[in-house]
Amino acid sequence: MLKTTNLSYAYAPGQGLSFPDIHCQKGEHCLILGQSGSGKTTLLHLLGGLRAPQAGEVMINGTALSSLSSAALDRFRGQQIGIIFQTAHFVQSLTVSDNLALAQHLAGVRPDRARIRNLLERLGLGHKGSARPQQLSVGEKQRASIARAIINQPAIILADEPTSALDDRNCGQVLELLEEQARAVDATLLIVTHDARLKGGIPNQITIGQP
Ligand SMILES: Nc1ncnc2c1ncn2[C@@H]1O[C@H](COP(=O)(O)OP(=O)(O)OP(=O)(O)O)[C@@H](O)[C@H]1O
Repeated sequence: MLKTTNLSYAYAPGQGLSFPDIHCQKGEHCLILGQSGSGKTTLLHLLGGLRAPQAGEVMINGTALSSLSSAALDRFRGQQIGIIFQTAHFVQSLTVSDNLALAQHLAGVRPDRARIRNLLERLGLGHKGSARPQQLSVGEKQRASIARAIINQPAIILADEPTSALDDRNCGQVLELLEEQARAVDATLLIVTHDARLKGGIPNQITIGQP
């Protein structure tokens, strides 16, 4: 389902990052652990096709990301991959609901207002559909990010440090929410983090950045 081989990336000559191979089955939940600076965000960007690796390959659902043109990759990402970034990026001039409709539109899917309403309700944001992103609390923004990541029922959900800024109670809740939402759409869930609190929650773990 998600498979990488010999992935490496370099921001500058001589400063290459190499990653262990990852193999995550359909519906499986995996944790990628690594210290600050070990390359977690870089790896997540490679998995999501936001950066092209210097070497190696990312295969998602049998498709090699390197085989796609830039336009096809954008479409593929919109339909198959939901990404929860470390910091949420919403279009601030649009409502929460319209941000989700935009995610559907960009994936080539006709905006489905009933699905958007339903999803926001499931995530406890039913009353926030008409709010602007900047009117949401940190926790609400995070749930809105999760909603946007799963609106197109992606095959794979990638989350970058979703809990590192949260206290223990909210950390547990967000992990539960991510796992529940991934199960609801039978998606593979991959979380990159340095948050040791998640170690007990997801048994499937890969550590990066170790010599
Ligand atoms: N845009 C960039 N240009 C140059 N170097 C970068 C860039 N982004 C990251 N790096 C370097 O690449 C390495 C990996 O960075 P990355 O952000 O992937 O690590 P991380 O494990 O996600 O870190 P953190 O947990 O602190 O967010 C670091 O040494 C970082 O300084």
